[in-house]
Amino acid sequence: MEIWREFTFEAAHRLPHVPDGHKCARLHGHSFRVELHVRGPLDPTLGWVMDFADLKAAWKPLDDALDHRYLNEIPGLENPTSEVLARWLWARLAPVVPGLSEIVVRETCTSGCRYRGEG
Ligand SMILES: Nc1nc2c(c(=O)[nH]1)N=C([C@H](O)[C@H](O)COP(=O)(O)OP(=O)(O)OP(=O)(O)O)CN2
Ligand SMILES: [Zn+2]
Repeated sequence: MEIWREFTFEAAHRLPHVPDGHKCARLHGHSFRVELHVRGPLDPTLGWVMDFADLKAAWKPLDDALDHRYLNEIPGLENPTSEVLARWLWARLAPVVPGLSEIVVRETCTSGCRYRGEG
Protein backbone atom coordinates (compact mmCIF):
# COMPACT_ATOMS: atom_id res chain seq x y z
CA MET A 1 0.00 0.00 0.00
CA GLU A 2 1.18 3.55 -0.60
CA ILE A 3 0.51 6.71 1.36
CA TRP A 4 1.56 10.27 0.70
CA ARG A 5 1.60 13.65 2.29
CA GLU A 6 1.85 17.00 0.55
CA PHE A 7 3.92 19.94 1.76
CA THR A 8 4.33 23.44 0.42
CA PHE A 9 7.06 26.03 0.61
CA GLU A 10 7.65 29.41 -0.95
CA ALA A 11 10.98 30.12 -2.57
CA ALA A 12 12.76 32.15 -5.20
CA HIS A 13 15.02 30.81 -7.91
CA ARG A 14 16.48 31.41 -11.30
CA LEU A 15 17.79 28.92 -13.83
CA PRO A 16 21.36 29.93 -14.72
CA HIS A 17 21.90 27.61 -17.69
CA VAL A 18 18.84 28.31 -19.86
CA PRO A 19 19.37 29.88 -23.29
CA ASP A 20 19.63 33.66 -23.66
CA GLY A 21 16.27 35.34 -23.34
CA HIS A 22 14.60 32.44 -21.49
CA LYS A 23 12.22 33.86 -18.90
CA CYS A 24 13.45 31.43 -16.23
CA ALA A 25 16.87 33.07 -16.20
CA ARG A 26 15.18 35.93 -14.38
CA LEU A 27 14.73 35.83 -10.62
CA HIS A 28 11.21 34.63 -9.84
CA GLY A 29 9.35 32.65 -7.22
CA HIS A 30 7.02 29.71 -6.83
CA SER A 31 4.73 28.20 -4.26
CA PHE A 32 6.41 24.82 -4.53
CA ARG A 33 4.38 21.74 -3.67
CA VAL A 34 6.09 18.51 -2.70
CA GLU A 35 4.46 15.10 -2.29
CA LEU A 36 6.28 12.44 -0.31
CA HIS A 37 5.09 8.89 -1.05
CA VAL A 38 5.81 5.89 1.14
CA ARG A 39 5.15 2.30 0.20
CA GLY A 40 4.91 -0.50 2.74
CA PRO A 41 2.73 -3.09 4.38
CA LEU A 42 -0.37 -2.13 6.30
CA ASP A 43 0.30 -2.59 10.01
CA PRO A 44 -2.60 -4.81 11.13
CA THR A 45 -2.83 -3.22 14.58
CA LEU A 46 -2.23 0.43 13.78
CA GLY A 47 -4.09 0.27 10.49
CA TRP A 48 -1.54 2.40 8.68
CA VAL A 49 1.64 2.15 6.62
CA MET A 50 3.30 5.01 8.53
CA ASP A 51 2.01 7.76 10.76
CA PHE A 52 1.52 10.88 8.62
CA ALA A 53 3.07 12.75 11.55
CA ASP A 54 6.35 10.92 10.95
CA LEU A 55 6.38 12.26 7.38
CA LYS A 56 5.73 15.74 8.70
CA ALA A 57 8.63 15.39 11.14
CA ALA A 58 10.95 14.19 8.35
CA TRP A 59 9.94 17.15 6.19
CA LYS A 60 10.55 19.80 8.90
CA PRO A 61 14.33 20.21 8.39
CA LEU A 62 13.80 20.47 4.64
CA ASP A 63 11.16 23.13 5.12
CA ASP A 64 13.59 25.02 7.35
CA ALA A 65 16.20 24.79 4.61
CA LEU A 66 13.94 25.78 1.69
CA ASP A 67 11.05 27.97 2.80
CA HIS A 68 11.44 31.67 1.93
CA ARG A 69 14.95 31.05 0.59
CA TYR A 70 16.76 31.82 -2.63
CA LEU A 71 17.28 28.24 -3.76
CA ASN A 72 20.34 28.98 -5.91
CA GLU A 73 22.29 29.83 -2.74
CA ILE A 74 21.76 26.36 -1.24
CA PRO A 75 24.60 23.87 -1.83
CA GLY A 76 23.45 21.35 -4.44
CA LEU A 77 20.68 23.64 -5.75
CA GLU A 78 22.79 26.03 -7.78
CA ASN A 79 20.65 25.02 -10.79
CA PRO A 80 17.32 24.54 -9.03
CA THR A 81 15.10 22.86 -11.58
CA SER A 82 12.27 20.64 -10.37
CA GLU A 83 14.34 17.63 -11.34
CA VAL A 84 17.42 18.75 -9.40
CA LEU A 85 15.27 19.64 -6.41
CA ALA A 86 13.53 16.25 -6.44
CA ARG A 87 16.89 14.46 -6.48
CA TRP A 88 18.24 16.75 -3.74
CA LEU A 89 15.21 15.99 -1.57
CA TRP A 90 15.49 12.26 -2.21
CA ALA A 91 19.13 12.22 -1.06
CA ARG A 92 18.12 13.79 2.26
CA LEU A 93 14.86 11.95 2.87
CA ALA A 94 15.55 8.39 1.71
CA PRO A 95 17.93 7.70 4.64
CA VAL A 96 15.34 8.80 7.22
CA VAL A 97 12.01 7.74 5.64
CA PRO A 98 11.76 3.95 5.39
CA GLY A 99 9.84 2.93 2.28
CA LEU A 100 10.15 6.30 0.54
CA SER A 101 8.89 5.44 -2.93
CA GLU A 102 8.32 8.68 -4.80
CA ILE A 103 8.80 12.42 -4.55
CA VAL A 104 6.71 14.78 -6.64
CA VAL A 105 7.81 18.40 -6.99
CA ARG A 106 5.42 20.92 -8.51
CA GLU A 107 6.61 24.43 -9.36
CA THR A 108 3.31 25.49 -10.84
CA CYS A 109 -0.20 24.07 -11.10
CA THR A 110 0.63 22.59 -14.47
CA SER A 111 4.25 21.42 -14.35
CA GLY A 112 6.39 19.28 -12.13
CA CYS A 113 8.60 16.27 -11.69
CA ARG A 114 8.08 12.75 -10.35
CA TYR A 115 11.19 10.98 -8.99
CA ARG A 116 11.57 7.46 -7.65
CA GLY A 117 15.28 7.43 -6.82
CA GLU A 118 16.49 6.42 -10.27
CA GLY A 119 19.71 7.93 -11.71
N1 LIG B 1 12.02 20.37 -17.19
C1 LIG B 1 11.92 21.58 -16.58
N2 LIG B 1 11.56 22.65 -17.30
C2 LIG B 1 11.43 23.84 -16.69
C3 LIG B 1 11.68 23.96 -15.32
C4 LIG B 1 12.08 22.83 -14.59
O1 LIG B 1 12.32 22.88 -13.38
N3 LIG B 1 12.18 21.65 -15.26
N4 LIG B 1 11.50 25.17 -14.72
C5 LIG B 1 11.09 26.23 -15.36
C6 LIG B 1 10.85 27.51 -14.63
O2 LIG B 1 11.23 27.41 -13.26
C7 LIG B 1 9.41 28.08 -14.73
O3 LIG B 1 9.19 28.96 -13.63
C8 LIG B 1 8.30 27.10 -14.70
O4 LIG B 1 8.01 26.78 -16.02
P1 LIG B 1 6.62 26.93 -16.81
O5 LIG B 1 5.71 25.80 -16.43
O6 LIG B 1 7.00 27.09 -18.22
O7 LIG B 1 6.03 28.28 -16.22
P2 LIG B 1 4.66 29.01 -16.52
O8 LIG B 1 3.67 28.64 -15.48
O9 LIG B 1 4.99 30.45 -16.59
O10 LIG B 1 4.15 28.46 -17.90
P3 LIG B 1 3.37 29.23 -19.05
O11 LIG B 1 2.78 28.12 -19.89
O12 LIG B 1 4.41 30.00 -19.80
O13 LIG B 1 2.35 30.10 -18.41
C9 LIG B 1 10.91 26.21 -16.81
N5 LIG B 1 11.06 24.92 -17.42
ZN1 LIG C 1 10.68 28.74 -11.89
